[in-house]
Amino acid sequence: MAQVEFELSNSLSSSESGTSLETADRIEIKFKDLTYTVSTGLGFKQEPKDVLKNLCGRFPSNQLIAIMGPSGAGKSSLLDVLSGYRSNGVTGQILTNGHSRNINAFRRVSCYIQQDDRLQPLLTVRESMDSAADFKLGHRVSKEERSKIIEDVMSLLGLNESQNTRSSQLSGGQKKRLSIALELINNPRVMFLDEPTTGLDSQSCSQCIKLLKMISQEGRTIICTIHQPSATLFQMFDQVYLLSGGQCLYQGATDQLVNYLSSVNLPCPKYHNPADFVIELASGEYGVDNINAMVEQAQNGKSTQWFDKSYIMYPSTDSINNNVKPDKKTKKAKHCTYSNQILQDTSYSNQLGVLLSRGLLKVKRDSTLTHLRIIVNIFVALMLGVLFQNSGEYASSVLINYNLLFSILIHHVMTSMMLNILTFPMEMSILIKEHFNRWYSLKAYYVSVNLLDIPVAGFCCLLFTTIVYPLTGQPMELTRFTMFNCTSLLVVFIAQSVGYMVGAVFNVVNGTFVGPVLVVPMMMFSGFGVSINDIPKYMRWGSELSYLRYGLEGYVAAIYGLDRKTLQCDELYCHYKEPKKFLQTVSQPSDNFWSSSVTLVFILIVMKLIAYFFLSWRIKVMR
Ligand SMILES: Nc1ncnc2c1ncn2[C@@H]1O[C@H](COP(=O)(O)OP(=O)(O)OP(=O)(O)O)[C@@H](O)[C@H]1O
Repeated sequence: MAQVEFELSNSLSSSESGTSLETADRIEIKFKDLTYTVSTGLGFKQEPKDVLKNLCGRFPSNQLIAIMGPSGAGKSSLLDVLSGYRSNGVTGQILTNGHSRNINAFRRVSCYIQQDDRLQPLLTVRESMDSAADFKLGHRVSKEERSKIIEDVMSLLGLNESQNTRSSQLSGGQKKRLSIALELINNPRVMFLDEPTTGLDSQSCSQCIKLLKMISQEGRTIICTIHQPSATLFQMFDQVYLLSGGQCLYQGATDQLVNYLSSVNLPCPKYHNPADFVIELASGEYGVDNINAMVEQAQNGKSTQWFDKSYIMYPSTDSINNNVKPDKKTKKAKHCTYSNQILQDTSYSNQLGVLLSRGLLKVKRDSTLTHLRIIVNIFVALMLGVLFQNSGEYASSVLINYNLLFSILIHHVMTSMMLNILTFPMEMSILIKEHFNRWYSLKAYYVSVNLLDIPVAGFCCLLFTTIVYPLTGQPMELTRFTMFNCTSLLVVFIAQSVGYMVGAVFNVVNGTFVGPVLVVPMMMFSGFGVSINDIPKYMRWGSELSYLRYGLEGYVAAIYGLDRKTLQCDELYCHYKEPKKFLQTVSQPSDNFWSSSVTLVFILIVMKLIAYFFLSWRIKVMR
């Protein structure tokens, strides 16, 4: 293991992305009077609640630090605030190596691994590692070096044997190790982990903590929350930070905890796990007075009396904070770095390229987004083909054919929209994790998902049209077929964007309700049932906004426009023998295709922009 550890340090240090953790690279985190306030309650009855109350603390490098406390003590909140994941409602000071924390600079050297393992379920361990390395190291590191880093990280975390297993099939412990491995690739100096041992058996727990300890000894600052560790596990931590009700009850070395408890007249009973005892104390089982006494003794985290005496405060470093007077040149360079909002390690084109290749792999393996979508399109096309057989051929069935066109429109809208409403919220949690840990920008992600949708949506549309069009007796002309298919594609892309908008804002349950509800007004104003001319003037604005109207107009223009000849009449009288007559009935000129298509393209662009806006808003709000 020691050999692997040495190799890992070497390969990480030799890469441009990571630097060996020299004393100067190590990061100590300090916080003073940290308060985190949230709003609780509903509607107008919202009240502020202090989740963290004037907390102080000091997390040295080279240490494995446990934030402990009962449920609701504020452990995750403290981690969220220190990692920069949450910043709204936070007051107080956070310092890195003695200087005020620059959040962008800090995020470049830290990572946050949340409690739930947000892994790509369809990718294998090796594929996940490869894509993480591509995102983080890009082309700055040679192929050989990159695979050396991946190999070393995988052997350090014991993932070699499961490298061909899909993430969804890994055990809880393996998932946790993979989450850590993915972030270790670019050698972060500070790692935050929220409950890394939750859901693991005792052996996996101890493996996980041992591993974190080893990583911390390379010079990193590892801070994790932990619920109720066993005595053995507890001893592995270098330092403990005990919380109760948002206040600090103890901060110091793990082996000083028992002495500390004696100093506040709360001696730990013999043969009792100190970790269990302090949690009982922090839960208030021995009275609130004892909690207050401990807060006072620990000075709410200010006191360093119980720190390990061998602890060395490493000098602050210029690589994270600007603490030396730089010359003009470096000053300019520093200014650029700090004012630069780009957090990612690699270029936009690299991020987009990796997102696209990873996305293609997922599309190939995804049974819902791809396989089910293709099957549904074939099935519905066949059903409609049988139900509306030859309806497009005869003058007597023009109105039936009009119903068919509307049914096709609704099929395209509902399948495309609902698919995104159902699958996007699941993607959101992975997106938030990877985006926060600076794998890629939101813009690159959004562009990639939209680009990846084009081939699948295009294929499904073409397949659907190829089946339904001849079966229902539509005019067999290439121009009309192409116009019909293009209208379908535009409607599908618009519906997908609506799906992204709803999926970004609502969870699956609410989205499943809201999505179809949003389609109803579009249907009302589509001109189907009530023609556009019959809609009251003061309501016409609705039809201007309805993308279903333009979709339907596009279909009608493709089938009955372009001066289509007189239709066959198989009955005594056919009202719509002349296609123009039907176009008049549905209030549509015969050459309406282009204006409908241009409007659909315009609506598509607006919808894409709104969906992007909602997505970025949601990501900010969720943090
Ligand atoms: N955004 C929020 N809105 C309302 N209350 C919040 C919010 N965030 C945290 N809280 C409250 O703050 C308290 C601390 O929450 P936190 O998740 O930090 O606790 P914890 O110690 O991590 O608990 P657990 O061990 O159960 O995960 C809880 O009472 C929680 O309800």
